[in-house]
Amino acid sequence: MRFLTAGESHGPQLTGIIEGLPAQLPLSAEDINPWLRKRQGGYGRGRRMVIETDTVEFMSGVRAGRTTGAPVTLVIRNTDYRNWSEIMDPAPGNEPRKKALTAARPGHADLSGGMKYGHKDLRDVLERASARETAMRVAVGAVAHKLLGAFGVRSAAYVPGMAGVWSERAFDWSLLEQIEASPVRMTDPSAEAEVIGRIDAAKAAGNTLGGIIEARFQGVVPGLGSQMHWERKLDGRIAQMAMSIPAVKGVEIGAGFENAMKPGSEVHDAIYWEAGRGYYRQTNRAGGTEGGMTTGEELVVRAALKPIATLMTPLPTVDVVSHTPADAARERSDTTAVPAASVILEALVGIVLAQAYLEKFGGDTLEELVERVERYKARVLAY
Ligand SMILES: Cc1cc2nc3c(=O)[nH]c(=O)nc-3n(C[C@H](O)[C@H](O)[C@H](O)COP(=O)(O)O)c2cc1C
Ligand SMILES: C=C(O[C@@H]1CC(C(=O)O)=C[C@@H](OP(=O)(O)O)[C@H]1O)C(=O)O
Repeated sequence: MRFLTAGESHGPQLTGIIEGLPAQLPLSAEDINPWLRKRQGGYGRGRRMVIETDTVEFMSGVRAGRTTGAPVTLVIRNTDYRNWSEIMDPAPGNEPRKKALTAARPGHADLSGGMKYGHKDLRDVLERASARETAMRVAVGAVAHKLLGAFGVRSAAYVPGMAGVWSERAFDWSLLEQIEASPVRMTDPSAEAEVIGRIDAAKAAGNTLGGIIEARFQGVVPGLGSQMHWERKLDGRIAQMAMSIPAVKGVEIGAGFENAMKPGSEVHDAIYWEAGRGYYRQTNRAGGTEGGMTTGEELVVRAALKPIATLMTPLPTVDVVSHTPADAARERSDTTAVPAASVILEALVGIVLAQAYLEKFGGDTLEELVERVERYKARVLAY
């Protein structure tokens, strides 16, 4: 299964094409739209999220509520486009365009992208660097999760800490409803209140905030990915996908960074076996992968998000047209997007897992795939 996305943040639409899905997968907009709603949420988002109500349309590959095996084309329209159609017009002329951006923002893609692609209106850079693109990737992720659901995988995303505040309450699957109800997707109401106060204060000060996000997957079969070659290692593929989320600057699987400072006896997860249960661990510090393969234990992926780059109290920069010192550009912006990013992480790691399932088990129809997965599960149990 491969996919491509296209579309500018303020263009008419985002487009995604997924190729390699099995036929007969039940699929409707209602499998995708709740993911899009969750991605738009979270305390600290800017006014753009009030303008958009992201919903998906199928343009190919789905008929009568199920996939046909053909490439699936997804579209999300940008409501905000009606305010940007002149600025984004592909026809020549009408230059210099309104809202041209020349004061490169430290921390955003503006300067590097401008130098690389030769743009002096840095809007030509930011339109695609923008995390708006993640709306379509989350839609693709929602399709991947539909497939994972058929294999018995379930997932969650939450925020263990942000804005300098750690949650005191560890994640538990019984807290899912509470996480969904939390405006910052945290498990701990007192941490949540503190974080909300800090977001308000940061916004008032023209500042921005980052944090840590985590996605978890239960019911993943052991042996996805491979130790045999670097590019097939699933931990590496997950890290690449996680790091590709805008503003993510660190990724770990399990207690990756903490484990590095401890002796092996306190890190590695002892192996046990029981008839009817097969192999299992009592700890999961590895976070669900060993040797570039899933272990069958819960997959735990964490990522670190830097604070949003656009500051309403801007940092010094240089204007790329005049080469004179300037205040960095102030664009309408989020104060923080950490809760949304946790949803993005969950969706996107789902894509990597769905790809790994499809590689290992193949099959042109969902039924064929599920049969193969079930047969493998039985074989693993007897191993
Ligand atoms: C959901 C989400 C929303 C974001 N919103 C903004 C924003 O409003 N303003 C901004 O400057 N950066 C925002 N970012 C971060 C930038 O897109 C990102 O920092 C930029 O593209 C540079 O890429 P890098 O940080 O990965 O190096 C957001 C990121 C995510 C995941
Ligand atoms: C549009 C989204 O996020 C955007 C990501 C973003 C950035 O620079 O990454 C900047 C902002 O764009 P705008 O200026 O249009 O408000 C965010 O709103 C979205 O998540 O759907």
